[in-house]
Amino acid sequence: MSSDAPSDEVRRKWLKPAIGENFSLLNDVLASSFSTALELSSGGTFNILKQLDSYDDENFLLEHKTTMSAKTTKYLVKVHNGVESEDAKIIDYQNTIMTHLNSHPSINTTVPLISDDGAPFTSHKLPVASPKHSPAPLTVRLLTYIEGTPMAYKQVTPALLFSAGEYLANVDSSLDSFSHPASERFHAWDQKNTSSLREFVKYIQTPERQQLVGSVIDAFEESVLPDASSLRQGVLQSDFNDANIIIGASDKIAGVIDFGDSVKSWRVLDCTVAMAYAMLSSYGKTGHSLAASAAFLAGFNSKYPLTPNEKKHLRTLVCCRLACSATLGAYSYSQDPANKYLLLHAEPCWRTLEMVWNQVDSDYLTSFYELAMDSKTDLCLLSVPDPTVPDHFQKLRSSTKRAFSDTKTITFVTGNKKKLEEVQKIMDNTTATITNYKLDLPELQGDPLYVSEEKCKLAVAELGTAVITEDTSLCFNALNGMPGPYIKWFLDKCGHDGLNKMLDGFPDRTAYAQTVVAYCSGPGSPVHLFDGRTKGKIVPPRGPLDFGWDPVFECSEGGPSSAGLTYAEMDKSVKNTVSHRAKAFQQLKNFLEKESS
Ligand SMILES: O=P(O)(O)OP(=O)(O)OP(=O)(O)OC[C@H]1O[C@@H](n2cnc3c(O)ncnc32)[C@H](O)[C@@H]1O
Ligand SMILES: [Mg+2]
Repeated sequence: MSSDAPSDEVRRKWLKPAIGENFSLLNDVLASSFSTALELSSGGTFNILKQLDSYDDENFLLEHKTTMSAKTTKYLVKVHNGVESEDAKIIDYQNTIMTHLNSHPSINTTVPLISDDGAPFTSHKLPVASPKHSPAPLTVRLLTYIEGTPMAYKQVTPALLFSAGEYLANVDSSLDSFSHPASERFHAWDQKNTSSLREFVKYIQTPERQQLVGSVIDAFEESVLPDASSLRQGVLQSDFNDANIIIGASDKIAGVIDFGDSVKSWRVLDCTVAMAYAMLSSYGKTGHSLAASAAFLAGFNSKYPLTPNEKKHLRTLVCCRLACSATLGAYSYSQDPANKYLLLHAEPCWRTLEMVWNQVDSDYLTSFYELAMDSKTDLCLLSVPDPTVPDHFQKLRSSTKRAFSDTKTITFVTGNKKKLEEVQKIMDNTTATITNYKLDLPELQGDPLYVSEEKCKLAVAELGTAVITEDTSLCFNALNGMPGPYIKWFLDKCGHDGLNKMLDGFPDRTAYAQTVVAYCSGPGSPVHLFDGRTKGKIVPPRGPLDFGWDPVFECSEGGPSSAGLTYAEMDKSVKNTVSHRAKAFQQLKNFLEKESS
């Protein structure tokens, strides 16, 4: 690759679709290209419900109704990354693979609907992440939707991972009779190309982690590459992670989605990629990474037995995937440093890689995996905790366990001690027990309701338990609500005087404080929002300086013990009756009481 030609991984960032909330744009695309499939001329209607997660593409959930039936059908709208969109062969490849697999009686996957032009896709000029390259021609597909819940939102057990292993083995057996010219392509996420990770090592944040990835690449080159010719080849799904595995009724695997990374490579890699993701599943994250990967392997090997040389390299290949995810995550962060999500998401991957590579004896792991592949092995025998892992979430997990037995334990996630003190007082005498977990969540951007909801989703995904988060804004009326959710930065950078000066020249110094509380009862459950506001005005600081902007916010609500005083001047117990936070948490209390009655 010449140094001035950007790699596909770089271009994927530029050409990531950026439709976001602009559903009307997507409506136009669908109405103009899929009118027959959506039966629009005979009264069919459709509605885009929401955006779904995706790493490099954009996915949307669509609901469709016909005049003939009262039933609605769900579809997935996939707007492909510009890099894949440039290559019609790749799109054809994905369509063919899905159709091939769907004809297998025990495999279920999404299949494309035909556009008005008679093709299983359409192409439109649409916005992408890099303004310089926007709009770019992007491929849009309308796909059938598999009813169920992604495994990422389920309580994962070794038994579920075992059946996921069996499922992928079926997929791979079926793919053994599949070929397509476009499967022979270079992909940075294909672990056969682990050496190409070297160019991204410089983006890793610490020298220790740079060295760690370097040593995984060295081991790959020294031990795996010389055996390459003996490793069986085939077309892979390549990305069997818990977001792509759909769980249906009675915890059965309902299907597999997303063939965006599919390539022809070494067969064993489909299994080791999935083993790496099993380590990061909700079961793996409870200090059972090795057991999680072993349960998956046991299921896979029971239906698709691995050869001795494939078995020999399991540990290195699993670590190659972890190293690849962590390193390309670090690269993504370097391209988008405001997105602290990327760092937070990569952290469990780094910790797992550090544990498996540095702390677990390789002979121990090899025999552990041998044991798993012994068909007589009981899964309980494999459910051993990871050795010697400092488990940062251990404290919380004991309370999580309580949460499962006592549904009324909720974890308030915040990095702010003062907030916590207030919330503990306000939530005293509640039907629920509130515990705290200190997690510095990223400071997201957007309107307060959005910020709070996203914080909550992030915390639930990380902790897997019932969670409350909140986000607090200070909104100046003269500035149409700014700084709002950005108050933390304004306060940090400008201080109390700066906040006052921002309003100089405006006759109106009124403001309101707003807390949006987000509550979610656990993975897969909806997030409920509660909005509390208190009116006041911005004044030169008065009272103790120990909590945020309290000294510059003069409350104008309540009786003489609050109106006319800054939050800092008030008695804490008074603030906790009139404050924005008190109002939002009171709504939550009412909600929880109703729920429990
Ligand atoms: O971990 P989280 O809960 O996000 O805690 P945080 O301190 O980052 O809090 P926010 O993101 O909600 O940012 C709000 C900013 O406003 C400050 N703040 C929040 N509630 C306040 C209150 O009741 N009175 C004064 N300042 C407050 C807080 O210290 C931050 O600087
Ligand atoms: Mg915050």
